[in-house]
This record gives sequence, structure tokens and C-alpha cells, in this order.
Amino acid sequence: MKYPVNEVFETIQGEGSFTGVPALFVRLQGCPVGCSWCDTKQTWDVLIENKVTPEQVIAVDGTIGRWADHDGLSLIAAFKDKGFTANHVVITGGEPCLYDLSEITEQLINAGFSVQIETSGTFEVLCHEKVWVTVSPKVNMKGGYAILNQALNRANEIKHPIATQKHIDELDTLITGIDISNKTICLQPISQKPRATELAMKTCIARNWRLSIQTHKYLNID
Ligand SMILES: C[S@@+](CC[C@H](N)C(=O)[O-])C[C@H]1O[C@@H](n2cnc3c(N)ncnc32)[C@H](O)[C@@H]1O
Ligand SMILES: Nc1nc2[nH]cc(C(=O)O)c2c(=O)[nH]1
Ligand code: SF4
Ligand SMILES: [Mg+2]
Repeated sequence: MKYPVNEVFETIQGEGSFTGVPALFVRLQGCPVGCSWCDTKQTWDVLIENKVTPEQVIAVDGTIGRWADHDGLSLIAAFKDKGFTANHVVITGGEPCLYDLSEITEQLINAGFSVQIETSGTFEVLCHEKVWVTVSPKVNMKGGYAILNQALNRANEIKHPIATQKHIDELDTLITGIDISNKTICLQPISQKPRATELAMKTCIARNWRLSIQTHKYLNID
């Protein structure tokens, strides 16, 4: 199966439970959710006029919304060509769960990579059972997408972007009825806002949750 890939790069995972882990990022093109504060708006539309060759996507950064078709095996070959050494692959986007990720995650896991998916939980999560799934729930977005309980139940980690108390209250509602005993819950301040960061820290201490800071933005790396 072919997936529309916006960019591939090697960096340090900046967020969540794997913060600090060397990682190969595969950013898929396409997201209909429309978060006003989204870091990666260039990935929203999959426009045919922005389709390029697979080599172009591997070669340069994806800050414009161009994309190319890849599959798991062509990505593994590209990692090798580039001399990448990280063995943790993060599939993000865009919204990667627009696509059935069973094949690509199986190919990566069979090749010896550990695999993580970053998803908004607005689509069913279809992937290999060994994948670490990070759900960053999106509620009340313009598309009116429902959070699928399937995604929250599959999640290994729920990483909630927050700015105000309202967002924490929304998370409380979302996780009512979900068994969170084996899940990591993180709060991630939206766009490094000091008040959001302070609220996230206070709430994490009170609840024994984890703080997730977008460390790559402080480090000024990809
Ligand atoms: C760009 S999204 C792509 C994956 C997927 N669409 C999602 O929303 O989880 C990757 C992560 O960045 C987070 N994110 C995006 N923009 C952000 C911002 N301005 N501040 C904090 N987190 C942000 C998302 O919530 C998500 O956890
Ligand atoms: N370093 C780094 N860590 C990240 N964690 C999640 C990211 C994303 O855009 O999904 C991201 C990213 O773009 N860069
Ligand atoms: S769901 Fe993710 S990629 Fe889509 S708009 Fe929201 S943060 Fe951006
Ligand atoms: Mg980046």
C-alpha cells in the first residue's frame, strides 16, 4: 500500500513518553481536523499538483505541502541510503490514521524498528499490535469529528494539548469509562504559552500525570 509522505527526517523525539529518544519521523500528508493552533498546517491538503517524486520527499524538508507515494519498504531503503541510525520510527502527520497503517507498521516492525504513531484519535487506529500509539485527542474542531473510543482504548499514551482549564475538563470527560490503568496520561501546553505551561505543571503534580513539553521547539531542531 502507498502512503502520501510529506517528509522523512532523523531527529530527537521532542514530545511525550519517548522524549529524548533518537527517532526517524515519517510525516504523512492529509488532515481534515483543522486545529487552529496546529504546528503542521502544510500537511492538511493532499493536492495532486503538489505530488512530487519519492526522491524529492526524502531529499528536502516538507515545509511546503508537497508529498510523494511511499510504502514501508521504500522508506526502509531510504533510511539506509540516508545513513540514518535511529531505530525508533514515529509516524505522524497530518493525521496518519486517515490511512490503514497495518502494512507499513508490520514492515517496519519486521525490519527491527520500534514504531510509534502520533494521532488525533479522530479515525480508527489500524496498526500492528506492537506499535506504541499516542493519542492526542481533538474535540470540538471545525470538522465536528468525534473522538473514537477505539483510539482511546488502543492508546498506550494520551497526550492532551491544553491551554485552559476547559481543556482539562474535556479530557476528564473523554477518559470517563476508559480504563487508563495501563496508559500514560500527559498534558502538553499549546504553543509554549507560559500560562498553559503553568496550568499543565500544576495539574500534572496534582494528578500524578506527566508533563509533555515540545522540547524540539526549545532546542530549535526539526
Ligand atoms: C502535528 S500533530 C500530528 C499528529 C496528529 N494529527 C495529532 O494531532 O496527534 C503532532 C502532535 O503535535 C501536537 N501539536 C500540534 N500543534 C501544537 C501546538 N501548537 N502546541 C502543542 N502541541 C501541538 C498535536 O496535538 C500532536 O500531539
Ligand atoms: N523533534 C520532534 N518531535 C516531535 N514529536 C512529535 C512531532 C510531530 O510533529 O508530530 C515532532 C516533531 O516534528 N519533531
Ligand atoms: S489533528 Fe493534528 S495535524 Fe490535524 S490539525 Fe490537529 S494538530 Fe494538526
Ligand atoms: Mg518540525
